[in-house]
Amino acid sequence: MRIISHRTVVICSGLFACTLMVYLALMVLSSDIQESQRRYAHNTITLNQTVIYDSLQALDDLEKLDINDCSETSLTKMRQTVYLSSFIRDVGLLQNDLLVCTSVGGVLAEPVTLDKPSFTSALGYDIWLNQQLVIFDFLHSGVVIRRGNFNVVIDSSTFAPLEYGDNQWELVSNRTSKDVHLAGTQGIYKDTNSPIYEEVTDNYHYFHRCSENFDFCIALSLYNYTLFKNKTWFLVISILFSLAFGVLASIFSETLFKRHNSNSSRIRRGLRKQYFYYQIQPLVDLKTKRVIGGEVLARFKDPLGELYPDQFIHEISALKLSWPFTLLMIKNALSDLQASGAIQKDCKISFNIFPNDVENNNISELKHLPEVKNFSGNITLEITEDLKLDSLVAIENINNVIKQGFEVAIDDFGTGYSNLAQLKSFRCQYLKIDKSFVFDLEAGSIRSSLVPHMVDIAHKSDLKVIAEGIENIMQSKVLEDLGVEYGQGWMFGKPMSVEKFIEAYQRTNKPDEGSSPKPL
Ligand SMILES: Nc1nc2c(ncn2[C@@H]2O[C@H](COP(=O)(O)O[C@H]3[C@@H](O)[C@H](n4cnc5c(=O)[nH]c(N)nc54)O[C@@H]3COP(=O)(O)O)[C@@H](O)[C@H]2O)c(=O)[nH]1
Repeated sequence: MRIISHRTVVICSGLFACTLMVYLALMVLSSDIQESQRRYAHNTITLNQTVIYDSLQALDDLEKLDINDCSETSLTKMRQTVYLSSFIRDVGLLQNDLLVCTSVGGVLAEPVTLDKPSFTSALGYDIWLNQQLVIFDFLHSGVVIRRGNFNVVIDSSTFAPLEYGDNQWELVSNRTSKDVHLAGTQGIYKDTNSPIYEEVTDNYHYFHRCSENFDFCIALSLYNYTLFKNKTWFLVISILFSLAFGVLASIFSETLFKRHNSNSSRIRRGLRKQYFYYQIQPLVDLKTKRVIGGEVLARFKDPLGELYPDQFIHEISALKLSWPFTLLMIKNALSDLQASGAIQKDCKISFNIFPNDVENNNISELKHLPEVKNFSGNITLEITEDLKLDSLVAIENINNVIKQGFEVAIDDFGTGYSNLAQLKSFRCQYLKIDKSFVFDLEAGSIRSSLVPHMVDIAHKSDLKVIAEGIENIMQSKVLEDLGVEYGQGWMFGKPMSVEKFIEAYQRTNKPDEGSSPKPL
């Protein structure tokens, strides 16, 4: 499996977070535009409907007032209409399609013929847009609405957009099959046969809405590039914020990555996902050179690579995972060895036990394990040197497992708390001389001169001696001559797979080859 590099993950997560934030900022901006377009359109439709409704109401009322001429009474009534309306600026009376008088101008000197209306509504009124009208001597741009014998004049600005921001807009009448441009920028409105229509593309935001009661629509369109022009501050802040977020994401992913790749995380995962495995280092009878058993040693390999025992043993202890870890080693090794069918009654398989699991008596559980019950050989527990062997609880727990049939070896003897005087407290079977003493044998150091003394005391305490770290014949010979019973070391074999161990065990235990073992 290819492992993605640390740097790649950190850079990618930073870029991803930055892009995501820019995307979110654009989404926020886009939804803000859509929202404002909807609001603008709604306001326009509402206002225009109100104006037209008010105008039609005024025209209806005028019809009911029975005004047939341009008398002062009629003009007063027409003026009252102007006064009562919020939008109407002027009211005109028509006779035979000619405008004869208005509320502002009074009786016209010449009746005025009206042009063709801009459009005729289905609701029975005509409308003239953008008419240039003189009212009270002022020129106005007005919208004229006519129904029956009256027309009303409304300021064009009343219909003009309220507030459209950067949008381009168009007001159309959709009464006929062909839409009629009323105001704004011609060509904005898209005829979609839909009263409400929204479209967002890479280039623009478009929205139109048609009146439910009257026949006109307002269309709004905003080109996205105008945003970059007009909302530069927003975009700059968004980009700066996105960059900052990207950097934070990188730092966060780096922290996660480090945590994920830390030894403690790898160890926890390793226990769940079976990244731990074991190897067995042969234990040899120094006289006959037969393999009489082996020490089970843990190994670790996950997709990130290997960890060495020196890297994980202390960490396992610190994580308080020593017992599940030891159980895993014991169960796996014993079931594999038993499954091979090669293990004889006197085969000694040893396991390293954490001091903590001795002190809190986890070791008492071992006898209940099916793998232990079914195992046909001997199980030795190696109690590591950093256990305080003078602890009464530890001594009692060790003696209890010995009573249950396990053998116990004092490991790394000479390097830690353990000392010769304490040996008598135990009924253990083996003393394992630490490899550092064996390495020194050739040099004849003061340290190595302790070895005969250790062997002597061990034998006086009824313990058999195992020397570890034997790498050559000279060391093996010296130890054999000192009366050391068993040896372990690279000379006899490095830690190996269970298959190779079984093969070495069977080969050196064949009755005819036992006296001349081959190096492993
Ligand atoms: N509680 C547990 N401790 C464990 C377990 N598996 C290993 N360990 C302990 O980790 C320490 C390092 O172990 P490792 O790297 O496996 O080294 C062992 C041998 O490979 C090494 N050895 C054996 N012979 C030689 C030799 O000739 N030369 C040489 N340079 N090294 C040699 O010695 C280690 C065995 O030590 P010991 O256990 O003291 O017999 C080590 O302290 C292991 O105990 C585990 O499952 N549980």
